[in-house]
This record gives sequence, structure tokens and C-alpha cells, in this order.
Amino acid sequence: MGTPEPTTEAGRRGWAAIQSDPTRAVVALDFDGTLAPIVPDPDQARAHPAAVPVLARLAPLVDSVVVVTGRPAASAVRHGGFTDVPGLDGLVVLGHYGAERWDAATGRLTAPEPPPGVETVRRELPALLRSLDDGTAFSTTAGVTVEDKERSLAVHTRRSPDPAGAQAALARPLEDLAERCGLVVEPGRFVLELRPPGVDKGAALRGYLAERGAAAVLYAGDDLGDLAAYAAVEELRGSVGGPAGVLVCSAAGEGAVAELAARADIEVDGPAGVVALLDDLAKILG
Ligand SMILES: O=P(O)(O)OC[C@H]1O[C@H](O[C@H]2O[C@H](CO)[C@@H](O)[C@H](O)[C@H]2O)[C@H](O)[C@@H](O)[C@@H]1O
Repeated sequence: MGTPEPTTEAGRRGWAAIQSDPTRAVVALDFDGTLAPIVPDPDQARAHPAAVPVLARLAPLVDSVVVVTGRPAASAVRHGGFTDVPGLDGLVVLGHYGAERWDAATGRLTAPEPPPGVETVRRELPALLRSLDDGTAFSTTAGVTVEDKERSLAVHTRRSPDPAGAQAALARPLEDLAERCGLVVEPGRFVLELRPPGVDKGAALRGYLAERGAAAVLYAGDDLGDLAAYAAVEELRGSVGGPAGVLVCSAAGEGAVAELAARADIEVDGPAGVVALLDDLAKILG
């Protein structure tokens, strides 16, 4: 199969800009659902087997590769297998939507202290979930799991008998708890995350592109949290002198986000499709 073509004029300009001056192009990628296939247990997620090899071939051909993720940076590094990879010595991981940063070049992790509201949520969340449990197999909380991300807590419904129904039923009580604790609820693919406000993937990506002086960016994502990065690319590529950009949607699996697909320039079939696209790009640039 041939390389997918961007379907919009702006996307075609972005794709052409990456090829005309790859040394000023940034390849920015979400982790779960984009580099790593979605699995029921977040702790079992791993980068697609071909992801790290293709990134290692692509990174030396472009300005840089950056992973922009809702995971803690250390978690993405661990689950991605990003340490000590020849070719990925300049890799940057922006974790917790940009609140954290890991640099492969130094191995240094910058992770500010979580605000006190996170500890309050940690204390109160179990009782809140118990109060919503009616004791049946189809209870709102059946199969619901909590991922403690240190700076935030994520309530996952993917393993519920009704993932979308459980997510909808939990939204209001979790929003109330988040608000009382000075946090916000970040919705995602069968997940509601209670996290500190003030950062998003759009701001994280903008900051990184400015730091690199990028003339072009490819951004690939699959989840609601990626919409902020999409918005940043859309705004930047529409501004005079701003970097060109191409938006890739990694669309696959239950809970895939229709709005991303609608705004993307290129749609691919999950992490395997992302890897194939990056492989094509590496071949074009190599
Ligand atoms: O920004 P991302 O890298 O896409 O991270 C977003 C969240 O991804 C993870 O949850 C999602 O993937 C899990 C593993 O495949 C899946 O079980 C879950 O249903 C998805 O929502 C991760 O667990 C979260 O911490 C991230 O915020």
C-alpha cells in the first residue's frame, strides 16, 4: 500500500515542508493509542514492536522526535522502552500533558510536586467509588479501576461491563470531587482523570516547537487530550511565519475519537498505521 496522502491543503503543505527541510521538522507523537496499542490494563501497554526501531531511524533525519503524553514521563519512557536507544539520544518526552519532561540526552526528569488537591482526591476517591457501588455485577463501579499517576488519578472504565455508560455516570461525581480539590477532570478513551489545571498538550507542543525553532511539525494522536495539540498546530500553521503542520489521527479500537478523525489530514489504522507512516517518512527522507 502507498503512503497515505494528506487530504487537506494545509496538511499537504505541512507534509511538503517536512520533506523540503527535514532538519527543521519536529515529529511529535502521543503514546497510548498512537505508539502503543490500546490494551485493557494501562500497566500492560507497550510501544508497538516496530515503533522504537522506526523512531530510531527517523530521529537522526529530522530536527527531533518528541512524545507528548498524558502519562507521567517516566511511565511513557518505561512502557515505550525509550532509554539507551541508539538514534534516540535526543528524544524528549513531555509527560502529564507537559507538566513533566524527560530528556534522553541527560536522562534527567523534571517533575514538579503535585498540588495538595491530588492527595485529597487520593484519600477521598475510594469512598466515593464505594458510595456509587450498588453491589451488582452491572454497578456503575463494576470493573472500574484507578490508576495512581502521582500528579493525578485516572478512573478507568474500559473493563466495566458498560464502559461508556459507566464513564457517563461517573462524570458528575468525579467533577464535583475534582472541583472541591482544585483539580479538573480530563476525559479520555474510557477514562476520567482528575488532574491539576493549567497545562495541556497544546501549550506543551507550542513551547517545544518554539524551543526548537521548528519550521514544520507532524503531530499524531488518538485521544481527546490530543485535541489541544491539534488546535495548536491548526493555529500555528494558519499564522504568518508559523510552522507548517500535518495532523495524523491514529484511529482504531473501541472508544476511538471521531472529532480527531474529522480534523486530521491523514488517518491511519492505530499504532501499526502510525509506524507504517513513519517508516514511509524515514524512507522518503533517508
Ligand atoms: O496521552 P496518551 O499517551 O494517549 O495517554 C492517555 C492515557 O492513556 C492511558 O489510558 C489509555 O490507554 C490504556 C492502555 O491502552 C487503556 O487501557 C485506557 O482505556 C486508555 O484510556 C493511560 O493509562 C493514562 O494514564 C493516560 O492519561
